[in-house]
Amino acid sequence: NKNLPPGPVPLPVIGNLHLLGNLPHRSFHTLSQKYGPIMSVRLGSVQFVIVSSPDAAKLFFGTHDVVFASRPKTLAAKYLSYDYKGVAFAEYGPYWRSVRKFCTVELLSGTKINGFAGMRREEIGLMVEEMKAASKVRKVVNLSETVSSVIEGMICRMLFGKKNDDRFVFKTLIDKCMEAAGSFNLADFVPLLAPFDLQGMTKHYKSLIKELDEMLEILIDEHEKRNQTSESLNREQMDFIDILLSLKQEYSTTHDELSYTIDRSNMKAISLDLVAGAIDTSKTSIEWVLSVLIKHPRVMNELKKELKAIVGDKPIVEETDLTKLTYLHMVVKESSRLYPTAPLLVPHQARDDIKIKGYNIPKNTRVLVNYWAFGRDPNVWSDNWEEFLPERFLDNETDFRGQDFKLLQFGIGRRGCPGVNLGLLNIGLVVCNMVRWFDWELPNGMSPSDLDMNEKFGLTASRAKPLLAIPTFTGPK
Ligand code: HEM
Repeated sequence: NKNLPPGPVPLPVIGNLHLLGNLPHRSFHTLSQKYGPIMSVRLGSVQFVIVSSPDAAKLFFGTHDVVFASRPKTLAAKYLSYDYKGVAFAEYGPYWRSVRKFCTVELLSGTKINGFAGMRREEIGLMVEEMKAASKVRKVVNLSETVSSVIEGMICRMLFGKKNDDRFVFKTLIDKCMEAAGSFNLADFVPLLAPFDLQGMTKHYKSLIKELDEMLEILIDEHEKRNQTSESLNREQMDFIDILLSLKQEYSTTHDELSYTIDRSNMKAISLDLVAGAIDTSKTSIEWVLSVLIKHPRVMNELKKELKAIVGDKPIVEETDLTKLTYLHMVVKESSRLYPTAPLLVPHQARDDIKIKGYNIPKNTRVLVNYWAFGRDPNVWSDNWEEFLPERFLDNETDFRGQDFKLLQFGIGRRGCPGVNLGLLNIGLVVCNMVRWFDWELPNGMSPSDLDMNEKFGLTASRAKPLLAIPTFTGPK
């Protein structure tokens, strides 16, 4: 392993595990300022490379994307994805390719997403009514919780054909899964210790998946029973679970490989990945955008002005309005720069030995992209990087799908997020409808500048403390 990228000297057995701290993305950022944007870190017996700048990311995921397109087999991924049978943690290869294609075609294509516009309008309407009611009695709203429920309702309706009820509430469990999947489990890095489960993580994964499995079983059972008793559904009437089930019953030429291999555990793994991939990421992104708006009244006013000019007096901001809202897009980008939803994205793994910038990156090296560090690099964003300034994106080509690798909110390359369009739609819809007809005030007379902006660590980094605020309805009575 000569000529690895530079990095801190590893200790025997634990390597650099002692340097991680509670917020590893922050620790890696500090270390990368000493060792550079391509840094070697050893956790137990496992070799990591931490990529901390857009230029470095371009080398890994632009030039050599196919080499880094696999995922490491961690214990969290094993238990929480039914032995890597979902999309997000599946090894790069034919199975992953066919599942990803299936999700894209059957759930995440433009046509599929548009087909659910009416449902989203209904859910957003309910959210607005709830906020109006809170405004009447000056109730303190837990915005983190509210946003999570709205997103959960919309995703469940897309996947399962109905809203969650008392028998299946995903959001709290998914939140815990994201925390568990992001955490650094000693058993992954010091295999000798794995049987002792010193941190109790394996026990934790098993208990989470048990609860989730019970809910998924109920949902699949219900679909099977309905399909047995009622007339066969046409394609337009099918929800995502119906389509998964139909793969077993009739051979599909569009998804031929899956038709042969899919069983019940694959169905549960794929559905769970989509629920998890959608709920916590969308909720966390929206929570941060609302936080920055409340913390920066100037920016909030600019967005309100834009909404007034473009949306006018309509009671609800519509999906068709979103593309015209240029300031909104700048706010979402700026929020992602300073408060990334997934600070280390999802881990990648090298499928082969490769040389990058003269350094050896051995096969099976795990690669973490420290997107959190990107937004704090003065060479990329100039010396005012600490300032929350959406206007920095004026006349600027940089966007989430851009080739400059500066905004990696949705990841990159072959393993980049397949739900980017739905994610951005969710963010725009919820944020705009929370802002168009509501003013927001922090509880107990707290001034906006005092709003705590600390994050907690997980695969997604949500607010450490929930966002609480009081709405005042300002719309037509
Ligand atoms: C604002 C919302 C969202 C954010 C911020 C987000 C972010 C991400 C990120 C950072 C990755 C990892 C990319 C990488 O490894 O380079 C990812 C992957 C993924 N996302 Fe999203 N996502 C969002 C919404 C969604 C939605 C709505 C869905 C589906 C319903 C989804 C499904 C997935 C899946 C299945 C993967 C794994 C892809 C693979 O490994 O091939 N995401 N997302």
